Amino acid sequence: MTSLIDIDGDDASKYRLIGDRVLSYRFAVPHDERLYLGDVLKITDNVKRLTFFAKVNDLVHDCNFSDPKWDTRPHTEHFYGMGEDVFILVEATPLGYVGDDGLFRKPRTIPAKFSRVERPEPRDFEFLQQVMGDIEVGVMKNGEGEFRDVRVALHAPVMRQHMGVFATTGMGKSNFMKVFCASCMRARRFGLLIVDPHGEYVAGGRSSSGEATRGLLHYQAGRDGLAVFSTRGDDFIKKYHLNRLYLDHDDFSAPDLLLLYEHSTPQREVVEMLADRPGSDLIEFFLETDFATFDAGTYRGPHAGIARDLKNFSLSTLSVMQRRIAGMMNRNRRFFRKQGSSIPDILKELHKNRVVLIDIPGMSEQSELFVLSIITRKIMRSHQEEETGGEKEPGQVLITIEEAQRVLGSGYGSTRTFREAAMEGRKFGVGLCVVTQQPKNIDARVLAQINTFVVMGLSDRGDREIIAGSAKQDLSHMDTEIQTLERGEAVISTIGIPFPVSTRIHLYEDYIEELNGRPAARAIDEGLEKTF
Ligand SMILES: Nc1ncnc2c1ncn2[C@@H]1O[C@H](COP(=O)(O)OP(=O)(O)OP(=O)(O)O)[C@@H](O)[C@H]1O
Repeated sequence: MTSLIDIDGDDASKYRLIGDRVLSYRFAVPHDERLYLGDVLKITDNVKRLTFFAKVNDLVHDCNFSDPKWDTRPHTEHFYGMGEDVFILVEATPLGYVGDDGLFRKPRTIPAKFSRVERPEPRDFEFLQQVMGDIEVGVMKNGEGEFRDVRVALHAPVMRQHMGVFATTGMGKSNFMKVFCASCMRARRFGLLIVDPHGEYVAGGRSSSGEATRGLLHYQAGRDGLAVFSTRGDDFIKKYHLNRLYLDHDDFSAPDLLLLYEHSTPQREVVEMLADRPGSDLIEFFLETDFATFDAGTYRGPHAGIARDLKNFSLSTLSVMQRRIAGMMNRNRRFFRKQGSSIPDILKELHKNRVVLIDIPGMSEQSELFVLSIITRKIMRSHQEEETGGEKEPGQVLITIEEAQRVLGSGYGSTRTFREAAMEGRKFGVGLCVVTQQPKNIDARVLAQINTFVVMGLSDRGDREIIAGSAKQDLSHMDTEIQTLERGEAVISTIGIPFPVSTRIHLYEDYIEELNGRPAARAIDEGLEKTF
């Protein structure tokens, strides 16, 4: 046991490393020292001239006495001095080390015995700026505090390998998403699609705790990085120079119905049979045919092909399909029309690396999924075609799926579009931003495709275990920290940043105020054609 009294005579550090493993350090600190889980400490190895960093993951009272019951015996303080022999044993996980060249490396060696352990200064983390990306989301957290100058930023090129945002309700997920959107608007490195059925993202609203919040339009300096397609009234659309959202009959495809209704086996077969028929033909056929008297053999209408496809189905099955199509049209009549779709403009905006916000306030969950499914399919098709066309690298697009367990759960055949995007999207530059409170209800094969994990407080042990098992970096030693995360705090594990970083996510309102005073990350191309 090393002396806790500072042996060098300067009292900056009373800690010395006594640990014995490459992947786990131990050291002793005075029994009344204030250290917190998640604190990052610096270990200076003067022998090898390396500076190591490690994060506290456990604190245990310990002593040098041979009597294991010394602290429960009566009058123990009388007989045992509480001096140097009683201490806290700190367990810490190494993050990596920096050598004379200033480069950060993974922990593949061990610091010399009794290396000096101390609290780092913000300047000790300058090396971290080398490994950060360009999509800023917060600052590095350190136990109870934070390093305000150490910004945590994700890498744009990694986004096509899917991102997961895992948060129990009220932990700050909406705030995180807005901060992420603002940074995407600023960096303009890929297109980001987000469908908002609550109408909160565009101009703000109320947070889950009832406070007024700001929206993406309030980030005025980044306005050129945003395109909004909305179903609101004309006044709102004109006032904020938004685009009106329209989808047309040809955007619709029969499998979209699977998302909206439970289907029996014959109904599902009808959908599969009609999967490749143009939406406008299907709608016309179903709305204009009388299924009380329909007979495929005598049908003389304009859609003989569809009639032939349906010849073996019962009239009652077809009547149900007819009612469903009519219901779908009725529900979405504010934006769903015969001809004229916003999809080409939406794709164009995404390929100009803008954040595309689909603002459909007051719409049902079915409408939200209908819109999201159509746009996702169109993005996938357009990227697949560009890829096979081979000329130029297709743009990179990230599609946000909120409450993703609805469409990426295990065991449903109804969500082919999203599943395909999750499994094959990265080949075509399409990534998913999977947002959920229930990671254990997401298909494990989808989780395995995710390379960026933003974990914001998960109280359920099963959820934490699933995340720890799917993340590419080892999160098991951070379980206690993840359990104790507070609102607005996250553990982020991503490619490019060499260890999982505990992050205090910016508060959106403060962040955009700062950004509104900061210059844009890239010059905005003056000559670009503008939709608004
Ligand atoms: N990074 C942060 N810093 C400070 N406060 C935050 C932060 N993130 C969220 N909050 C506060 O926490 C509250 C809840 O945040 P938010 O609405 O983002 O939660 P949520 O997880 O999206 O909730 P829900 O799932 O119910 O929609 C808000 O009042 C917000 O001001």
